[in-house]
Amino acid sequence: MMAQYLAIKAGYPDTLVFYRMGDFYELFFDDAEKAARLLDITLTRRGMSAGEPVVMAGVPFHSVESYLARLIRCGESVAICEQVGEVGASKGPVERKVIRVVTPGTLTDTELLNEKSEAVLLAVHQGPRHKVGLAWLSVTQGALQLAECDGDALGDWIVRVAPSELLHAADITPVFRDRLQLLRGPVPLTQRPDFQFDPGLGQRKLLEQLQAASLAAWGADELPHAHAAAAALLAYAEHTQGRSLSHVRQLQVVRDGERIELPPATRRNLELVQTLRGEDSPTLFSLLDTCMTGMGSRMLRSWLLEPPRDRAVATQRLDAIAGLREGLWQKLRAELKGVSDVERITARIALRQVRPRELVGLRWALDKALQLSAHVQGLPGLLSDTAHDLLPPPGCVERLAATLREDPSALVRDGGVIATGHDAELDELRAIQDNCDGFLLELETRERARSGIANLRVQYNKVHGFYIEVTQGQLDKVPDDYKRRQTLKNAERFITPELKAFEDKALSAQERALAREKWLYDQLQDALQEHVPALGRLARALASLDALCALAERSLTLNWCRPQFMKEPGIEIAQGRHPVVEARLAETSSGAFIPNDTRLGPKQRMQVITGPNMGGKSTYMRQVALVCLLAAMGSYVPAQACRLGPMDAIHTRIGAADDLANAQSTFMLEMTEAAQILHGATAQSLVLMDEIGRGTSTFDGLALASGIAAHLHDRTQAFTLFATHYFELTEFPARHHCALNVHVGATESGADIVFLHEIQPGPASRSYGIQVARLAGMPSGVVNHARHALAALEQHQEQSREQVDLFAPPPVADAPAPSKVEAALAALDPDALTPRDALDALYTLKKLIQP
Ligand SMILES: Nc1ncnc2c1ncn2[C@@H]1O[C@H](COP(=O)(O)OP(=O)(O)OP(=O)(O)O)[C@@H](O)[C@H]1O
Repeated sequence: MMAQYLAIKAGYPDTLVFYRMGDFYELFFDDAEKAARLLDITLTRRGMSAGEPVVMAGVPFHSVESYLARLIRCGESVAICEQVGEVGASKGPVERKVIRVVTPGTLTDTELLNEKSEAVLLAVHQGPRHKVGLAWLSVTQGALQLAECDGDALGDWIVRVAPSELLHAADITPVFRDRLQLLRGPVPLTQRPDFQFDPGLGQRKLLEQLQAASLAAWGADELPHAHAAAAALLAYAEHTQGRSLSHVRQLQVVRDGERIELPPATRRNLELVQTLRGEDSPTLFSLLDTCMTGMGSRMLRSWLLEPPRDRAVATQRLDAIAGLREGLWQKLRAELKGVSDVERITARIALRQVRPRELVGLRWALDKALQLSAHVQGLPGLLSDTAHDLLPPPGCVERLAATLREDPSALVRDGGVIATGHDAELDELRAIQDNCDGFLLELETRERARSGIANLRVQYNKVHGFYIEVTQGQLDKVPDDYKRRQTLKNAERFITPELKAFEDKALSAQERALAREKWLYDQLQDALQEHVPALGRLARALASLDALCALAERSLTLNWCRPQFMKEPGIEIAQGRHPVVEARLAETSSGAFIPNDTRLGPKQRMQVITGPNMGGKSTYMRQVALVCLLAAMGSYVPAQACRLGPMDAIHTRIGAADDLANAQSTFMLEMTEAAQILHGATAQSLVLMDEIGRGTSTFDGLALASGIAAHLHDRTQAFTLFATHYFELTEFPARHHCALNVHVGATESGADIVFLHEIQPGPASRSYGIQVARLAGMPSGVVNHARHALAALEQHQEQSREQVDLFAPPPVADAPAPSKVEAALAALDPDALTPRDALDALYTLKKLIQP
């Protein structure tokens, strides 16, 4: 047996092997030690192998899911090795095989998956010339996505895709490896053989997967690096599932420029799906997600995180929401309640892992889908497309209903899954078992009469089978044809030829019935395969209907309005609110949220926002970004009215904690993020800059903040909300005509400060820092000290005030023209040079630097 185990383990060196032995999965040697550490299970030592004691640890098979879940959470992968041969069919141990590998990125078990998010597997391929190919997939969703990017952008892509597991080739360069290590965060990296990252193979596999002759229809024909990644991705996904992925029939190429960019800092700062503390709530998503199904929640989440730039999709969703708001949403949500996760069940049908109760759930979901389809029939736009996709594939419900019991056992191997009346042979085998009790009673009566033993009993147990039990005092009456089976303290157990014959028949009937049920269940799974594509469409239709109904419900409950889109650039929001802060205020009864207007356009691109700490600057800036984002995903927005022009990105630079893990100080991180914004933002971007420069000395900070404001205003020309505590910056709009000062209002009441949370025109008159410190409970000695120090500082500043022009452009010498050598180098294209040309070019360059 150990030899068999070692042979299997050799095929899975980096994976924990769960080796089935009876009612346990056993782990051996290093695997056992690791599992004992991670799962807190007992290590034992038994026997010897190669002169060493065999270290082992085991988990009971009936609770394997919970152990798997814990290991997957630790980033481990597990190969499940089952007995596949007949017991006693050959000499030596029963044949065993790894039937599937459970890894963090390829999970399909409902119990192991998060209901509201996908497990995504991402493969990255390091191509030549700094190019990277990406391919990713959620096995349960069945949609493949491809992209290509520059090496520098890889980090952003990884954050965007948010993989649960990342595949890479063994031969990546050390620099690329280091970069992945840095970027991956908590994502497990899995190394795959180099030959699997092959563009030709990838293209063939994709064509096979999509059953198409060309990838042109998806715009995916000229992405060799992504094809290479796809080759490895599909090979790995198939390897883990132990079969091909027949349900993966969708492909999407994701290109820069199609979606509104939401860089990692923006997702974090706006608390879209996670709070700054890493919790799931309260976030924009937790506020939005009132979906009735996990499928709906997952779709809503992807709408939120991947808003398209093209407003057509958002407009379609808004039209649908407007239609649903008329009253239908309530009826539809009542139907959607309790509908099973058809998307995940469909994937499990395709992978032949589906369980009987999931199929019963599918049957009820299909019934519901039919009713939902009737409800949305004839409605305009998106909803009528949904109506068509919601029609269950013909014959599917009938087949499920006819084949399965309404309340089947959890596992096929336990029997009791196939409905009575579906298969005559099964019914017959079951009848033998059912008649068993009757026969035994009848036999008992007969044998009592024959032997004259009044307390004779005919019984059954699992170990000894059927027997006739006679107590000690009656043994002399036992007929001759009774054969002793077992002796107990007070009784003897016997068998007769008649009972033996019955036993053979009954036991074999039970076994045969189980085998027949398994076969019939396999037949059902076969029959369902042809419905997989239609079921996939139906699942998406259910999910999108659920997501639209949730948005309709939110818009009514939270009193949101429909945004309008305009061609001209601009952001016009009347009485906008921050949805999450507003909800929190309502929850804690801490007063009403004060709405604010925002008006940005070609002539007024920047607001310089000043005002006291706690005044509401960050809330105001974030609310503008959230309103823009909600509109872009096709949701109503928290405002009275809203008109938005085109938008390509939302960039945010908002105070962050030190990123110690990446060895960056607060200030370094602040500058890195700001630099990324200055490079990436365009005139169609929304930029939020919150207190830039505060991480260093006042003069450095002020000087940098003024430089950044000038760059955003003059060069980038992005729509910018620039909150600052540097009063000097309130002079900025005087010289920059597309900028204007606004401030959050506050008044003093005695020694206290009252925040109005209202955006008012003009700069703030003072900062109230000391009052806020007092409110925060600072000891009065410190507050007094600070008041005196402030008065002295202000007096000193008055006396030495000297006009410094913060916003004067720097001397021109800043960016020198390229030298001759630089110009000649820039003109070279190394890929187009023959070795001879390269040598000539080298001589020419050398000449250029000679005096
Ligand atoms: N418009 C509003 N209506 C009601 N309450 C608000 C509003 N804006 C902000 N608040 C409340 O004020 C608190 C502080 O707001 P915020 O963090 O935006 O202030 P800030 O001006 O950015 O402060 P700091 O300069 O210290 O970062 C919020 O947590 C919220 O409870």
